[in-house]
Amino acid sequence: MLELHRVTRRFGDKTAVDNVSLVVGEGEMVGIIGASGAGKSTLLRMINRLADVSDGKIVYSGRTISALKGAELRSWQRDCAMIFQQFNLVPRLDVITNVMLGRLNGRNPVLNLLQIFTPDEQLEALKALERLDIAQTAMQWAQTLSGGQQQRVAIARALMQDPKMILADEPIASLDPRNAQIVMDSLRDINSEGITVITNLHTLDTARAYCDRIIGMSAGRVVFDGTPEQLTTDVARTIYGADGLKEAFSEAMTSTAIAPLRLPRTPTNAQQAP
Ligand SMILES: Nc1ncnc2c1ncn2[C@@H]1O[C@H](COP(=O)(O)OP(=O)(O)OP(=O)(O)O)[C@@H](O)[C@H]1O
Repeated sequence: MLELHRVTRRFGDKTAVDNVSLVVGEGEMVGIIGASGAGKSTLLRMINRLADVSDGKIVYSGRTISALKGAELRSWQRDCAMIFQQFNLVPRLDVITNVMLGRLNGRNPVLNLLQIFTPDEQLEALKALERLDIAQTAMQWAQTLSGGQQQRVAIARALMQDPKMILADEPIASLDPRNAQIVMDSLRDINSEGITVITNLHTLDTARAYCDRIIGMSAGRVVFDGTPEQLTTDVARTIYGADGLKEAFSEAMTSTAIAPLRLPRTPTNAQQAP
């Protein structure tokens, strides 16, 4: 279980995340929505420890992860893999090596430098690519792939970390509707196997279609935490403001406008928000 206790992050005078308290259970699929600048990325980055908290604490399974250092911090960052809008692959490396780099954290640095991977690691990387349905691209340079394929490689790389949790920061913001759907279906699929997924999303329709629980942020604060059904237009207005609401809905037309392929719910991922 992930717990955020009165977490705040300030940048100078600016409070990006303001006194946020949350509990996320194992196996939940949570969407975080909000207008640009609401604090969504900063929140995810603090969970992964790419950013430090200014106040408050973050606890996972009884461990205060906001205070971890050194090897313990690296181990936590393996447990909670991060996926970004811009994929963050190495463009002139083949896909399978990009995926195996998911293992970097915790391997012998000399082997990493020489890019020497064991047959087991190669097999595991291929399996991860197969799971994302892109094994046929294994030997191509990452930069030759479409955006949607690159994001699937990034997800395969995250899986190589054998994570307990995947944090996705606007994973479909750069993708066309078809690829956005494929990437969201992949995240959903992974979640159905028990991995907690917390994803920032710009658009309401995607959050509604794919997440069991939606958290709405505005000006650094959590202003909504509930099910898709509870996310009424009035609530959306509180999250986005009257002007932003129009944008949130119209942007939806360019995100996952294609109907998602809903997977059957499993006991692990069918949890409701507390
Ligand atoms: N490194 C930083 N230095 C200064 N200010 C920052 C930094 N990172 C974020 N901020 C500020 O904190 C606020 C929240 O930013 P954040 O990126 O978390 O919002 P967001 O909801 O993810 O927005 P977007 O959807 O545009 O990515 C913004 O006002 C932003 O300018």
